[in-house]
Amino acid sequence: MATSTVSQPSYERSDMSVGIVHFGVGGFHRAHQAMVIDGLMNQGEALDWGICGVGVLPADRAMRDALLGQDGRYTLVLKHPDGTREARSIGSIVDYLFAPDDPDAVVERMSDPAVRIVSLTITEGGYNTDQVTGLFDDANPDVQADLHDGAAPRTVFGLVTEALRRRRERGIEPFTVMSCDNIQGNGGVASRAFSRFARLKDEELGAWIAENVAFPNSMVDRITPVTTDDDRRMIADEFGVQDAWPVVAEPFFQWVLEDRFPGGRPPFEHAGVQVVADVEPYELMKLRLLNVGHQGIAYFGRLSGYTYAHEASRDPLIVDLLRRYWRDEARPTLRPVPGVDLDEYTESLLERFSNEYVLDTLARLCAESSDRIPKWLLPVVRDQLAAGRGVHRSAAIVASWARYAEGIDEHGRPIEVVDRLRDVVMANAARQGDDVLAFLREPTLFGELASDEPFATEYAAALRALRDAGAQATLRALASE
Ligand SMILES: NC(=O)c1ccc[n+]([C@@H]2O[C@H](COP(=O)([O-])OP(=O)(O)OC[C@H]3O[C@@H](n4cnc5c(N)ncnc54)[C@H](O)[C@@H]3O)[C@@H](O)[C@H]2O)c1
Ligand SMILES: O=P(O)(O)OC[C@@H](O)[C@@H](O)[C@H](O)[C@H](O)CO
Repeated sequence: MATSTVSQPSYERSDMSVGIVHFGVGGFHRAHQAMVIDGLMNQGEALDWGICGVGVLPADRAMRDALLGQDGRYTLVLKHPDGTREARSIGSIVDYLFAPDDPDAVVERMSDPAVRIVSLTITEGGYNTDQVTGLFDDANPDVQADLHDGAAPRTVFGLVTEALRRRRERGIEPFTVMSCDNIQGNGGVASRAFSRFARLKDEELGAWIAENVAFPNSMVDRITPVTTDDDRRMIADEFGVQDAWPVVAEPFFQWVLEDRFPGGRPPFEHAGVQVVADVEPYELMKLRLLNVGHQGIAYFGRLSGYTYAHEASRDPLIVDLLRRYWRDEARPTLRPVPGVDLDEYTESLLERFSNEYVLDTLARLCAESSDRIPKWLLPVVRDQLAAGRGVHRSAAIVASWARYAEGIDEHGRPIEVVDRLRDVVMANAARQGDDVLAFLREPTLFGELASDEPFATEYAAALRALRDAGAQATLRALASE
């Protein structure tokens, strides 16, 4: 017997049309952008900005089946720190196309003049850029296949650039490409990746994209864990809804977006989005404080025996590590952030991480570390080193990843390392008993850092402590300095 109600969309499906094509319909998009569009539609706005989701990877077949099975609608449940929950049915996803089923349908959808935005949450690794140089990885086998085998496009690069080619040929103005991934300068990164891919395919098209397609930057924020079967059961029991793939998230929401949409955009600001001229200070703040904070709790937490983010972020020694990293190493690298008190911001991060109802797992935070540490933490390290400032806690966080990547916890139990570079990082970690810098000597991840004396010294000391004395003892020593 349901005890709570789900708020329903107030608009009719027949009134909506597609204005946005979105790649990477996972948890986050459905807790963030799709909710914003739904909110606008509830206000009678943006009805022509409905979303057509696109899945590219084989695993997306499950999302296709779940969403199409319920007319694109799904339940978003926000979990408050006092244990209360609010549920809302989101109706802004009008359609879903699974690219491997019919790539041309995806390209044609994006070629429709009514589509003015193509948005992306394809993960940090989805942009296929070299971690050190930031250049597009031309040699990637999927990219090579999309460039040369003459078959229909299958990567996001092939699909988007083919749609832009058709629009150009047909005299339709280009859509804006809006990246909502956790990458510093995500718009610029996307611009370089798509233009480079297009140039390799057709020099003139690449130049046209670089010149004519807008790629606004954005900062996006809402902790959205992986949906579990317990969530499905809770939604059935408490709200009386059978949902094949609901999404759960924390109540906090932030989206800061650069106002660069030549083809038009929804009135995002009417739904709580901060539309600004310069997103960079917000991006630096969020990635270097929140996301690195997550990596700070992830490995130390896992090695200390915790499973969930809220457990690790209530450990006083881990809290101390985060506070000192934020104060002494991250904050000196930030630009002033309009309207934000950084003391309040970092304290609010601890409160958000500690929300026990969100049940965010350390496993989610540890996954794909080779796409996260180089993009979020190493830029802090490099800025600090260039300014002659300390990297003590940053080095300890990198070392905790190296220890974690050994794939065995402090009780001898296996750790499942989920990373597209799993074999590389685990092989390097396996050698660090003989060579304490072995993990750091991976130039594709760390560039020159193994030969940076101040950094390598701090890192080696932290890794030795982790291997010899364990995570808690290492944290205790760090806290006593
Ligand atoms: N979950 C969060 O708390 C959160 C918060 C802010 C931002 N984000 C951003 O959103 C991204 C996705 O997070 P999520 O929680 O939705 O993850 P998810 O695993 O639920 O969804 C990821 C989606 O990206 C797609 N994808 C992955 N690699 C791809 C590739 N190479 N090409 C095309 N599609 C690809 C997947 O198929 C899937 O649809 C994150 O990597 C991050 O950049 C997430
Ligand atoms: O999803 P990722 O890979 O970008 O990173 C893991 C988490 O740090 C991230 O998802 C945060 O929960 C999110 O960035 C909060 O807004």
